[in-house]
Amino acid sequence: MKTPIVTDTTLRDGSHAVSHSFTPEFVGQIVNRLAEAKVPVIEVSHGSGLGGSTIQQGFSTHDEWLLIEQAVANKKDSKVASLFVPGIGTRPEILKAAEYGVDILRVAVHCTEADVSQQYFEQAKKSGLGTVGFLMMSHTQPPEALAKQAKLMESYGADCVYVVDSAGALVPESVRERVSALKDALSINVGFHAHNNLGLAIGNTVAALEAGADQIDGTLRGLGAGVGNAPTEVLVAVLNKMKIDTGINLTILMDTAEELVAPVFQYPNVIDRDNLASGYAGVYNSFLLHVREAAAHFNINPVAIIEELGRRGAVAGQEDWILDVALELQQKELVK
Ligand SMILES: C[C@H](O)CC(=O)C(=O)O
Ligand SMILES: [Mn+2]
Repeated sequence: MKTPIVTDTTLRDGSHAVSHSFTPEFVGQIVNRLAEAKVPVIEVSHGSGLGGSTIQQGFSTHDEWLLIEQAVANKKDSKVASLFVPGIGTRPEILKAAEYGVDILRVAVHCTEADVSQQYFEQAKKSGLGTVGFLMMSHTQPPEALAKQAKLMESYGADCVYVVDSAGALVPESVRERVSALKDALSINVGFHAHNNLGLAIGNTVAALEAGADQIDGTLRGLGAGVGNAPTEVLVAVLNKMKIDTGINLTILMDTAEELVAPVFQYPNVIDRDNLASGYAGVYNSFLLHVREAAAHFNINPVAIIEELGRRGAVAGQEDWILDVALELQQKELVK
């Protein structure tokens, strides 16, 4: 099995888990350590991508451009990526990212909406950026439908397209099917991004590699939206055991996870009732903190909100549904 390109997204997916409170100093420290460990790509931006600091997505405590500045200043031989979600980010953010020294733009859309990404891939290419396409909530579409969407992104200029398990709802077989479908359809790289709601983030990532994935994601200590992602340090340890030499220094990853990342957790990333319910219902991990807030406010069981959001097929950008559902559930309770 070939050596995959590892992207650490602690400072982007992890941003959701710390309510977008990373400081420039912390970002500089983490990027410095990850670069020293020879992690090829390090993703830094608001959890919902460039320009994500909004009332709907959650305000950042620090201007993300100060975080990106620190990331670029400390990247050494690694590349810095930023996420971009059409409708949240706009073209000026892409120009600014290139000016700041960002190397790769990761354009994330719901997995049936690749067509809205065309102008952003074109702008990113014009700005000299590498490009990755993120097909979010990939569990909601069958492999052949995902492959069609990925082909569109390839035609727009994507250098790689990811199967993104945003809800942590996939199992190894369904990961293999999706990654294989993209590998058969594309002449560019294929990636996989896991969440751990069913305890399968590492297993699913190995399944993706067995199906030919070229790029994979992780976060230190698994710090990420909801229950979090495949821990980068565990991924590297498993790949070493599988005799796949990533060239990444495992000791630096373990120390950084233990000494710098563990202390910033706002809640333990255990597969508790809400996180399991979320993965089981196929609900977007970055909804979790908003669901918990609404559940507390309306005195509703968060699982009831999660299950209704799953029934309605809520996707990224529909965080406003959370309050609607909570209010409806409360009113139902009141009329009982
Ligand atoms: C914007 C999302 O947080 C992207 C992602 O990491 C996912 O869908 O998972
Ligand atoms: Mn994610």
